[in-house]
Amino acid sequence: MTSNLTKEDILDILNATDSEIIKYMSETIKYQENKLITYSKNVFIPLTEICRNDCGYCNFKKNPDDPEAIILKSKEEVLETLKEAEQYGCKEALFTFGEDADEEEVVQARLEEFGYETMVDYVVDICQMTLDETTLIPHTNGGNYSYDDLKKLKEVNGSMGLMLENSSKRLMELPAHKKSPGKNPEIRMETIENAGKLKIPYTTGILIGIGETKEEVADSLLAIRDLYDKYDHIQEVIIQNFTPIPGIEMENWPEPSFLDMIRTVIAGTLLFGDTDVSIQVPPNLNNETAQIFLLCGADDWGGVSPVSPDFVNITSPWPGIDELEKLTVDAGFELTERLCVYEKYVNSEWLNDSLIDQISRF
Ligand SMILES: O=c1nc2n(C[C@H](O)[C@H](O)[C@H](O)CO)c3cc(O)ccc3cc-2c(=O)[nH]1
Ligand SMILES: C[C@H]1O[C@@H](n2cnc3c(N)ncnc32)[C@H](O)[C@@H]1O
Ligand code: MET
Ligand code: SF4
Repeated sequence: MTSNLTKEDILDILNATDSEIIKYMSETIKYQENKLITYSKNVFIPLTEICRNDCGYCNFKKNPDDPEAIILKSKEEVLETLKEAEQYGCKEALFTFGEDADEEEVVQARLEEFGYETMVDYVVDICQMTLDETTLIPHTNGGNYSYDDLKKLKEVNGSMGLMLENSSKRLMELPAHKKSPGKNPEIRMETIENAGKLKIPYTTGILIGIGETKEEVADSLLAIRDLYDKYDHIQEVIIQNFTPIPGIEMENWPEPSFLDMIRTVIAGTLLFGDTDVSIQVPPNLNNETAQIFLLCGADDWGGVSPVSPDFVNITSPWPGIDELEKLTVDAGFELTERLCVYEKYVNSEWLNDSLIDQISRF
């Protein structure tokens, strides 16, 4: 199956003005016929804030000599947070953290103290503990992994994810990615492709407003579509707007316009219109304006947490679930909870028996 939208069609949407925008927006309505908007009740656990990359937009990464930095959370600390989250009804344990943190000596030393050699072995055990000791389902988003590492992580995660960010190598010369070898799109696409080969239900997406052109947005969406066509593993595409945070290298970089977000969400919806891939827009980064994206085809709010902040976008608090429900209903839709792994993947083609067993307890 391939989309019947060409790059030119996508560019027309991304360049649309006045009534053309309304026309494209109304075309998305037919993909919202069930009127259901999903979200996942999760807890965000930043296992480490150390990262080998240094993205110009990132407020998450900390330096190893920063006394406030999370070097590596212990199992006990993680379990305590998971147990609290369980009390709040969270179903997803979101492990998001810096890439290849074990290249840094301080992390290596802490790993050794805990009895591990590599970060990936520690993450696998943390996920296994989550499955053994709680009802939550792990979703790991920790940067690039090799095929062999993904193979280990697959066994203990309901789903995994990695933002493509953008498929353009040119951004490796801009503040966004010039100090981030791990944001090389060839490497990112290889990770996403390997996840496909391994049949891992997967979340990816693009970051808007980091210096990319419209053509590069079109190419990125098409690159994700190609990966989906090959492996069928992409469950959702996140369209995330760059949000400046005081202190980051790109603090004075302009935010993407509201209309550019609207055009991109429409383009994503129409490109994936013939599939069951969800289009996710995070509500906390779009306070006041989030509802409009539902009218552009977005059908998922992503992970929302009653217990933890969005550690990546720390200045953007989550709406409460009540508030999220209100704004969803006000726009003419219905809010419904989902798991971190979409229903179509909950079978033995994609998940092992013990994951299926854990998931079926909900
Ligand atoms: O709170 C956040 N959750 C983020 N999530 C969590 C995400 O919304 C959910 O974990 C998935 O939708 C699965 O339920 C990501 C997950 C990925 O796999 C890849 C990227 C992200 C990005 C963020 C993010 O910036 N903030
Ligand atoms: C977890 C994901 O969060 C996104 N990310 C990182 N920093 C920011 C920011 N300032 N604004 C919006 N999104 C951001 C990246 O796309 C990363 O992959
Ligand atoms: C904290 S950012 C999300 C995870 C990883 N560092 C990445 O950028 O892909
Ligand atoms: S966005 Fe991810 S990869 Fe980039 S510096 Fe932050 S933690 Fe590292």
